[in-house]
Formats: sequence, structure tokens, C-alpha cells
Amino acid sequence: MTATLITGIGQLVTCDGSGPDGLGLRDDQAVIASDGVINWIGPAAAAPAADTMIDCAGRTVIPGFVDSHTHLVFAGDRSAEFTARMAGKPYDGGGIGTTVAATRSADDDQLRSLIAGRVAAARAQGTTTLEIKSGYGLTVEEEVRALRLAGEFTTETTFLGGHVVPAELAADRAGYVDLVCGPMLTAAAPYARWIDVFCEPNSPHAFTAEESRMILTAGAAAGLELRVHGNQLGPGPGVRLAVELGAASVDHCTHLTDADVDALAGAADTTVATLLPGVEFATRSPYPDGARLAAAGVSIALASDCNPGTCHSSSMPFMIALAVRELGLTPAQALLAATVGGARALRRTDIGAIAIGRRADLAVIDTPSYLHLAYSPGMALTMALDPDSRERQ
Ligand SMILES: N=CN[C@@H](CCC(=O)O)C(=O)O
Ligand SMILES: [Zn+2]
Repeated sequence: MTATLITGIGQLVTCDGSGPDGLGLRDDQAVIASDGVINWIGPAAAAPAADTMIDCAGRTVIPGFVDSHTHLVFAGDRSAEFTARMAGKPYDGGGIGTTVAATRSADDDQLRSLIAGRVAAARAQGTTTLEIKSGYGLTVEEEVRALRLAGEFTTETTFLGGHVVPAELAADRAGYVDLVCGPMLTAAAPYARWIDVFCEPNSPHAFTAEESRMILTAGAAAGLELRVHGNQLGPGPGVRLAVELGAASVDHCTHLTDADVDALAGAADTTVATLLPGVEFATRSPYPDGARLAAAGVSIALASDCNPGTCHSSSMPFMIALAVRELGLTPAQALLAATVGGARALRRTDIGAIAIGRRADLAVIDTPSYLHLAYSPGMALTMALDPDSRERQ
């Protein structure tokens, strides 16, 4: 067993739920990790001896970010679509087909190398756990391939055959839903922990409430746990379907009625509302009302949704800055949502906070306090620090 002493911590932000805002702030602390698990936290001056030492030189230490929503398995470039949106063209999910074509054309090594680069970029911004979805394959073979490759980087793999109806089956929506619920699910399930669906009647490409229900119910019967893309483009059934079916998370939550907020508040022990403000930034859309959700007692996570269409960024510090500036969360609420909130959205109790027995998945911020995550946007301040990492996800 190798013990690593992490010391010289200026501000330790445990996110362990203690203190007035739940951040569990502590000064003059050190942490010891053995084989990647935290087994001692206490005053730096009282730290026991360890095999190796990491000196943080007064920097701030937080839990590594848990990015519970990404689409990292893709090829191609949609920067022209982004540019058109900035000139006023609305987003409706139609560009997903462009990425499907590019992804199908890439070979395994090309895709693997693209994913590896994206995972490295996320780690450089302090992310230590990533969920990764399929959804740019949309055939049995291509969805399995996407999940197999995603599984080389994370255990949090999500089958998203229900992303859009692919162009070749646009005239046979029912046939595609049957494929997703049948042979595609059977082939994909061994490679996935989760199933997700883009439940969005406001997009002609995505799925209605009834189609989404069929996909999620079939996924649950195949042993997968549920997540939902819901209420992104307008009011819709996604949130209530997610709550009704006991999904771990419903993501976007941009357009919510009072009934949606009540449903989420009533299901706070089961279903997390995951906010993805990079999407509103990059689609020039109204932001979700994070303050309203927090005030109602909704369980909130913050994630990047890194994908080629609606948010080409995996930077969790950027998401925190947007959450504070545009969603009305306090800096403390935003950091909790990006760490322990993300862990909750993945139903994980071993990550997201700095506490005895949790994994030593940490991030170091080169500033005197966590406040700089929102205060200093766009600055390269954060990096993952996880001693003894075996590239755990
Ligand atoms: N909304 C559905 N899926 C992605 C966008 C995918 C794309 O446009 O390529 C999202 O979460 O925003
Ligand atoms: Zn998404």
C-alpha cells in the first residue's frame, strides 16, 4: 500500500455537507490517500508520515469534478453550425445527423484518439469522473462500438440509441424505436450502465413522451439505470417522465413549469436535475433558473454536456462561472452541483466529496479560494490531482 500525503493546502473545500453552505471549508489541513482512497484528513501539523508527498504550495483543493453528462464519442466539426446560431439560426437537434455521418466514417483508432484527447482536456480542467454517452452511431453495430470505446475511459457509459431518429429511418419512426428497444438494446446493454433518451417533442428529430417511455422501460427491463434529456427546447414531458420512472437524472431542465419544479422537489432523493448551461451559452438560448430550483429544494447537478453541437467545451470551471452568472446559483451551490451533485446524478457515494473512505479524486485550483472558479472565468487554474489513479472512472 502506497500512502501519499497531500499538504500545503491553502483552502480545503471538502464538499462534505458540513458548515453553513455545505462546503465543509477547512484551513491548514492535509490529506492522506492510500491506494487512491482517502484515509486521513486533519491539521497539516499533525499529519502522519507517508511514502510520498505532494506540496500544493498554498493552492486550493476541491473534490475532482464529476461531469455526469458528456457525448465524447464523435468525429467531425460543427463550428459552422455554431456560427450560424450566433447569427440567429435556432437549434433543433437536426445537426446531430451531421455528426452521425462523420462518426460512422471514423475508424476505431481515430475515435479512440479523439476520445482520449477530450478526456485529457477535461482532466486538465479538474474533472476526475466523466459519464460518456453513445448516440452518434444509431445502428446496432455503431452504438455498440461507441459504448465499447467509451468503456475504455469510464465505467459510466450510457446507451443513447434514442438520441434522434437517423436519416435513413426518418420515414419509419416506429421501426427505429422498435430497433432501439429490441436488437440495439440487447447488443448495447452489456457495454452500458445507463440508458438515456432525448425526450423532446419540440424537436422533429427527437422522441415523444410515449416513444421515450418505451425506450426507458425497455432499458430498465434490460437492467440499465435511467437518465433523460428533457425540457431543453421548450416545456415538455421529460421531467415528469423521468420522475415517474425513477430516473437518476433529468438533464437540461431549461423550460420548467411549476408542476415540473414540484415534481423534482418531491423526488429530490431519487432524481437529480442536471443543468447544462454551456448549452444555452452555445445555442444563444435562455438559461434555466437554477435559483428557483435550489429554493424549491431540488437536487441539482452541473455538467458540461460536451458535444459537437450544443456545447463544445468540457470545462467545469466554465460551467460553474455560467451557473453563478446566469443561473443564479451561489458560488457554493455551483461547486457542490459540479462535485457531489454530479456524484448523486450518477448514484455514486465514493466520489464528489473529500471524506474518509472516498476516492482521492481531487482537483487543485491555483488561487487562494474556490471563489475564483466563478470569479476568474477562462483562466487555466484547475487540474486533476488523483494520486495512485489507475485512470479510474
Ligand atoms: N440534446 C440532445 N443532445 C445533445 C446535443 C447533441 C448535438 O447537437 O449533437 C445535447 O444534450 O444538447
Ligand atoms: Zn446531452
